[in-house]
Amino acid sequence: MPAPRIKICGVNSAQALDAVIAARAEYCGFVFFERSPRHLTLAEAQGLGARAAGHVTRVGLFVDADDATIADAVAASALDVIQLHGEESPERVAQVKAQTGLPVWKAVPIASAADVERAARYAGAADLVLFDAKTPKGTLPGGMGLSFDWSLLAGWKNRAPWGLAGGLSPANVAEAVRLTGAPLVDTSSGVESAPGVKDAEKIAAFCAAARGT
Ligand SMILES: O=C(O)c1ccccc1NCC(=O)[C@H](O)[C@H](O)COP(=O)(O)O
Repeated sequence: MPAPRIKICGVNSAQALDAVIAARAEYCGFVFFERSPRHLTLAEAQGLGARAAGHVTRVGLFVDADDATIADAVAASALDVIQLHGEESPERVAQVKAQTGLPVWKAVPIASAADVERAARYAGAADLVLFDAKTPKGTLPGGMGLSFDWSLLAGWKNRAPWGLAGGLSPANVAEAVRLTGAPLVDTSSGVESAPGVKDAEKIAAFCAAARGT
């Protein structure tokens, strides 16, 4: 089984970004959602976007954002990929893709086999479907360190390019990859020492464990 691609989400400091680059993760996630402890201002995003250039692919994360919010973030941080993590429809995904000219990933919250079935409506519209744990109402829609029953993904049968998120950490990512065959793994709180504080050692350990090295 080839090693999965790795995304470290919620990168919000130069130190965290340097750790992501040193660990050779393929993607870094920049969060543009004010309620998140990992939220970036446009000025912060500009600095981190420039620092990441040529080293790691920049993924901008949005939750039911309007066109102007997305356009401003793309311009500030030279994003390479858009990740939509709210209740965006397949039509909205296609619209964002057309407007930005960038690949769009759609995060889909999973708690049941029916949720996996519902994700199929994004095949064709999204460039990648990111399966993440469903979070409790009133909390953040991601970055909560919650996982779901990975065996539910047996029903997906590679209907579109996909990735696995939700509660992944250095301790469980190897098992997650072994059980699901995920071609991409994504983590945020699993490589932090506190909410919004990335830990360089955990980032290195996560990448090594995901690759089985
Ligand atoms: O990270 C956040 O703060 C966040 C806030 C709102 C929506 C999504 C968010 N993160 C999205 C990600 O891609 C996370 O990596 C993913 O949800 C997994 O998070 P975790 O369970 O903490 O590893």
